Amino acid sequence: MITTDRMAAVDANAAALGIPRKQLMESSGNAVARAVRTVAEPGATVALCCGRGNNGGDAFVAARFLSAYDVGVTLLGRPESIRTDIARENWDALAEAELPTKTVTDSADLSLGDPDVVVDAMLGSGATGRLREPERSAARAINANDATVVSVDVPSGIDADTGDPTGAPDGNSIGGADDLTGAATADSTGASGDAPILVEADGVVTFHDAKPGLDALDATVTVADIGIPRAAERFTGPGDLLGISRDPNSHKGDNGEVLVVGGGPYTGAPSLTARAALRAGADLVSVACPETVAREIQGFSADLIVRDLPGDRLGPNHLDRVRDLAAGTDAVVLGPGLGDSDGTADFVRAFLAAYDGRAVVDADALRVVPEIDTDADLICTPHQGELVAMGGETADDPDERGELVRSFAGELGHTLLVKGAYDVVTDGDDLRLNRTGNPGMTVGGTGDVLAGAVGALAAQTDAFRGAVAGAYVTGTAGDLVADERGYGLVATDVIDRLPEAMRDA
Ligand SMILES: NC(=O)C1=CN([C@@H]2O[C@H](COP(=O)(O)OP(=O)(O)OC[C@H]3O[C@@H](n4cnc5c(N)ncnc54)[C@H](O)[C@@H]3O)[C@@H](O)[C@H]2O)[C@@H](O)CC1
Ligand SMILES: [K+]
Repeated sequence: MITTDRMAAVDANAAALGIPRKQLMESSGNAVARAVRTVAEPGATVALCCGRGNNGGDAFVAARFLSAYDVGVTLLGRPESIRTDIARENWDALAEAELPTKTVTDSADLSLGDPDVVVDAMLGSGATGRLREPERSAARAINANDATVVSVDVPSGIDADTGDPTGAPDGNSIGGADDLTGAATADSTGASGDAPILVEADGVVTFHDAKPGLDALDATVTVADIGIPRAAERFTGPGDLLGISRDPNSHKGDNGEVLVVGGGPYTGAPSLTARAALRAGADLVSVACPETVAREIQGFSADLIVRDLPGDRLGPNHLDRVRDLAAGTDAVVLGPGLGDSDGTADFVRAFLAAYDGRAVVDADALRVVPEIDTDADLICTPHQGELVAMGGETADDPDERGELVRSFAGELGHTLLVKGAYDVVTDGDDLRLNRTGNPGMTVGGTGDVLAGAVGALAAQTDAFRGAVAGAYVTGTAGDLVADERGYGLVATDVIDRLPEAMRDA
């Protein structure tokens, strides 16, 4: 089962693996043609009713695979309004191949005739809101026709995630709404009101994986393999950055406020974490650290807000102040450069026990996690040694390690990002491997960079997606550096390349 958002991510990851969308469209169209062959004998008439998005594109391809049939391709809209290059290229190919095509811009001109099969390729996963014209009238005409209806990906007008009509308020499921086919309102007065309409399909050919919204349909649903390799789901990729793009009208602070709690014995680590959080897109990043190191951390970067706390180590006496600072932020990164003094461990324990926000936990703060009961949403970023010290298990084979980490994350009730040549990211349920990065990143400080990037991204999305995206972009930035500097790479280089690694976001 796959949601629309995840499908879009997997599709982008497949493209990054060298399987472009046009290639997937070719497989999809082929699968649609196969579905038609199962419902009609060669020579039958097939009317393909196509929208202007890639759902229509799939049907343009299908028409080429149906040479044994009497096909007619109808585009709803002008050819210039076809939205994507790949759909337009497949449309143009139909004309060049002298296959019968026609365009309908006014729904009054739509006549389906008396086909044996209608292919509904008006709208797929890109549909928003209730069906508009001419798709609306076309859906009514399709439902009123006697032909066998085969829908491409999803019946047009259905939300693939919920099964509700697109644009319906929550909870308006198709189960109780039998007037949605439009049959009752398809009268000559056109008095359809504003009722949602959707195509009533006999068969649906959906791609790659089943969709939650197709479960309750009274139609034969076929899942077609369109050649998306398992790696597109198993590994992180640029698709995991989709949805992290920012609203053009956003204000300062809307795109993440991060508090780094660290420093004491060390100054470099919290500074790297904080600067990585800024380069990964956080709007405001502050560092809460002992006063003895505050000036030095500030000296590394004028972009940081430094909050100094009395003394030279963090301890339980700082709890109130750090809680106040954390309360106003979207994510806390706890651990970089904190050291392992007893007082600091007591501080971490007490802070996490009472915290209910989102936090990345790294370095010396990690060992406290298995002992505490907390409502906080944690992302723990251990390397394999730290994982074992926390009570987790590891294995050489990445998939085997993934399963061990998944069950440990489930026990902890938190997200784990276990660092390695293949990072494992899991919330106990979902699991991804990240293979970006290179051996040059074993240099000191890259773990601090990762924690900062994850903090910034978790501040803008959720814990699991932040961890997945953070692992992917930090490794990608490291790979960009290694291309130029080989194993002379240092952690600050990686920070500088984060924006480039994130350009797909
Ligand atoms: N991996 C994938 O995601 C693949 C997707 N493919 C196909 O691509 C489809 C998604 O393509 P698109 O994202 O282009 O989306 P659609 O083909 O669903 O079309 C979206 C367009 O339709 C119009 N539209 C949206 N809502 C409407 C409404 N309520 N009434 C009338 N018009 C409306 C808008 O112009 C919008 O841009 C999938 O359903 C599938 O058929 C396949 O080609 C191959 C692989
Ligand atoms: K469709």
